[in-house]
Amino acid sequence: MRVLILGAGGIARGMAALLHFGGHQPLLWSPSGKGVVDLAQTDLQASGALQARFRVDLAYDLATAVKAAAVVVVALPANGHRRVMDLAIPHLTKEHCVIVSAQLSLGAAYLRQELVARSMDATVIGWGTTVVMGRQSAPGFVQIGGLRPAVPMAVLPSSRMDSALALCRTLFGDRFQPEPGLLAIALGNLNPPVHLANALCNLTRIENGETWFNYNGMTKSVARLILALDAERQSVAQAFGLSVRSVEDHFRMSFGLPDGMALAEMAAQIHQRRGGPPGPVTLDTRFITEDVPFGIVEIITLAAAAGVAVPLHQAGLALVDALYGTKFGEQNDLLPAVNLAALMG
Ligand SMILES: NC(=O)C1=CN([C@@H]2O[C@H](COP(=O)(O)OP(=O)(O)OC[C@H]3O[C@@H](n4cnc5c(N)ncnc54)[C@H](OP(=O)(O)O)[C@@H]3O)[C@@H](O)[C@H]2O)C=CC1
Ligand SMILES: CC(C)(CO)C(=O)C(=O)O
Repeated sequence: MRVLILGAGGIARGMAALLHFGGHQPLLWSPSGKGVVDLAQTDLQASGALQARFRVDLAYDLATAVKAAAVVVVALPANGHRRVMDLAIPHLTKEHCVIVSAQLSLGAAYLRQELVARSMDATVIGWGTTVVMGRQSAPGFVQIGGLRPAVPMAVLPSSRMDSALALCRTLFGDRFQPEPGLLAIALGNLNPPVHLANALCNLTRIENGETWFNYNGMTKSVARLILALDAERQSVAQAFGLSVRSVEDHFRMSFGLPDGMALAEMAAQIHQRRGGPPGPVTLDTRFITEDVPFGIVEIITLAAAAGVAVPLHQAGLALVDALYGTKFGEQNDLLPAVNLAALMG
């Protein structure tokens, strides 16, 4: 099947390799064009959990590319979701299925809402995390850190779950878990609390450009902070009558670890097994610049709607605002445009 991937970074490349491996035809599109300059000259080489070397098809004209594909995947940081969705919307038809990988700030709801407003009935799928973990390691390369055995998903409209599930399985393997709705996906994305805690506690390493490793940075005290943030996230989910998986379950399921291990122990074991990925080496890292405005702010917004206090999330936001000298909350261009009341009703 022809699958258009909007994005050209670690996840887009990793998904392209997975699709190629499964006999499908990925097509990569970079919003600025810069993300695919290397791939115009050379094969895409995947190493790590999945090994492949092939010439990947590149798209330069979005309208033609959307027309050529039955499935479109949004695989770039949430900072670009609204802009890229707005560019794709005029070219989508009711035959298309769009996957948001991974959803933050109810981006799938934004897309479906804009499509419906234009009487366009395309299906929209929101994933709670990615199928692959990966980094663009060098020009032409992607280092795949792992394939997740479990990926939560929700569909709009929800009546299309069976066909959406079958499609996701055909393309990416038998790893998808249906969730009751998009709010469960929103509150089930674990990147924001994990990345906020890890980046905040390792900020001078990041700012000084030191070499450090993501899971080695998750020491016992960082793990305690992650768990405290996680307790707040779970209480927001509970207020909506949802049960979302804990951060420990997320680690267990993402990395195939046994039950009963403490979070810091899991992080230490992942580090021992894999080493990478490296921790961020510049303040301009999506661990903050994406996960705070589109993840932490999303949890704070949903908590306010549910009447639940999330003091640690508020404190985290205030701290990074002060550290960066900015107002991250103002950077979220999705939540103000989403009809939250409709989703909660
Ligand atoms: N990598 C991982 O292991 C994991 C990633 N995720 C999530 O998956 C998503 C993709 O991650 P990943 O591929 O690693 O990210 P990357 O930073 O590698 O993505 C780079 C791609 O995103 C595009 N992009 C970045 N910012 C913007 C923007 N503001 N507007 C438009 N396009 C933009 C770039 O465009 P251009 O080509 O024009 O330069 C490029 O194509 C993110 O939401 C991330 O949080 C979640 C879990 C694991
Ligand atoms: C590093 C990893 C796999 C876990 O924090 C991740 O989620 C990311 O890169 O976004």
